Amino acid sequence: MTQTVLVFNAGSSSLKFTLLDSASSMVLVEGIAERLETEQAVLHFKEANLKTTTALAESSHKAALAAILVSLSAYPAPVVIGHRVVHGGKRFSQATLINADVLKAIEDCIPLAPLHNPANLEGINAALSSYPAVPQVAVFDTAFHAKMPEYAYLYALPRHFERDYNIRKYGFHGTSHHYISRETARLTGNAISAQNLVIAHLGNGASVSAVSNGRSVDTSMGMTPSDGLVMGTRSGSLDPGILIHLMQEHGYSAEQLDILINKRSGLLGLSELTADMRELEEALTAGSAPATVAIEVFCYRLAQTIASMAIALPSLDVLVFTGGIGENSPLVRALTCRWLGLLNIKIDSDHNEGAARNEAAQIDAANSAVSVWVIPTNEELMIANEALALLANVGESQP
Ligand SMILES: Nc1ncnc2c1ncn2[C@@H]1O[C@H](COP(=O)(O)OP(=O)(O)O)[C@@H](O)[C@H]1O
Ligand SMILES: CC(=O)OP(=O)(O)O
Ligand SMILES: [Mg+2]
Repeated sequence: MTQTVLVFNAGSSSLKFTLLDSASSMVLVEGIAERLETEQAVLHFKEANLKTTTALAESSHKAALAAILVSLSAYPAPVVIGHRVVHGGKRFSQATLINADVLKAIEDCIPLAPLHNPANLEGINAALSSYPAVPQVAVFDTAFHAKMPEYAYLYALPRHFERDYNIRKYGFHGTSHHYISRETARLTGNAISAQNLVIAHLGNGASVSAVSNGRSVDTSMGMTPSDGLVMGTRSGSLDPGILIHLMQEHGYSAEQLDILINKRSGLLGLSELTADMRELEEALTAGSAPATVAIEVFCYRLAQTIASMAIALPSLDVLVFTGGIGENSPLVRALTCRWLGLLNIKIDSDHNEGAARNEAAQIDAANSAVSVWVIPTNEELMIANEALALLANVGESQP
């Protein structure tokens, strides 16, 4: 009988799941509940060539999980369940088998990732009650960045803040950055140990990381996933004085600042239209000035961040675009690379425009000093592999 592994990837407003064949990694069923917490919450389900979309009567993560678990009950129980967990704090530098103590530690990290860790925990708890006998594994976004050098992860605050309050850069999207660094080596034929790359993961949340010798040496997200790039609804890096000004002069509370920088800013705040890049591009094509400005700010900040990450590397061999925007937006790639002439990064417009959906493509121009690739990420496959590897280890260490 086919053995399977189930993966949950819970985001702030969506919940993805994938059931894979554990031997071949073939996807048997996958789906996504999206627009959660809104009136348009829906569940897309895909099995072989059959696709269904159903409206969710209740829009909470909990209701979505219940609907997903009911659909999955038609299949035999998986051998292991892997969960994306966004913040693992200082404690977790690799994937971990979930027990009560690990659950408590993930809960303790909620203040560091308030949009994400609660959704991750809901997924774990729902899976635990549906499959109490199946081992569950947490795969942390922070793990791949855990060995960044001190000069990259320290903030210039009093030194004891890191010791006493755990205030330091952790970095996120590590599962995606890790997967992409391996895929890049496979596609280019570079040895991982000799490869220096900058990866731009551009989804609803977005981050850029510098990877050398297969390790993350710096990344644009910080203590929380609010830092760095302009994102769908997040401001990314700000002058810290702005927050103090808003508190002192405009009466903002901590809670209002949290909502402002995480839910009302970024592409949504700049355009006052939408957080969704595809919709912004449509608005830009129709001549919308606010959409154009939002995309310009997004690409300028992205280029700035790519350049700043490049200095962490001994050389820059490859620049990779991934995530929903990175994989699907030739416009964003072109507007971003336009700023990167100083690094001699040049893309070929035909290759850029022609890059097919869901396929890797090399898009640099013949005279570019750096290879530029578009590579689809696959966090679910990485999580499945990490969960299976951990399961095999546990099996081996048992008498
Ligand atoms: N064809 C496209 N052109 C431009 N942007 C796109 C396209 N397809 C998806 N996107 C954008 O990708 C983003 C979502 O990325 P994704 O990686 O799926 O998000 P998440 O971080 O939730 O996993 C949205 O801004 C969406 O508009
Ligand atoms: C960490 C993070 O920002 O994740 P996502 O892109 O899924 O929101
Ligand atoms: Mg994502």
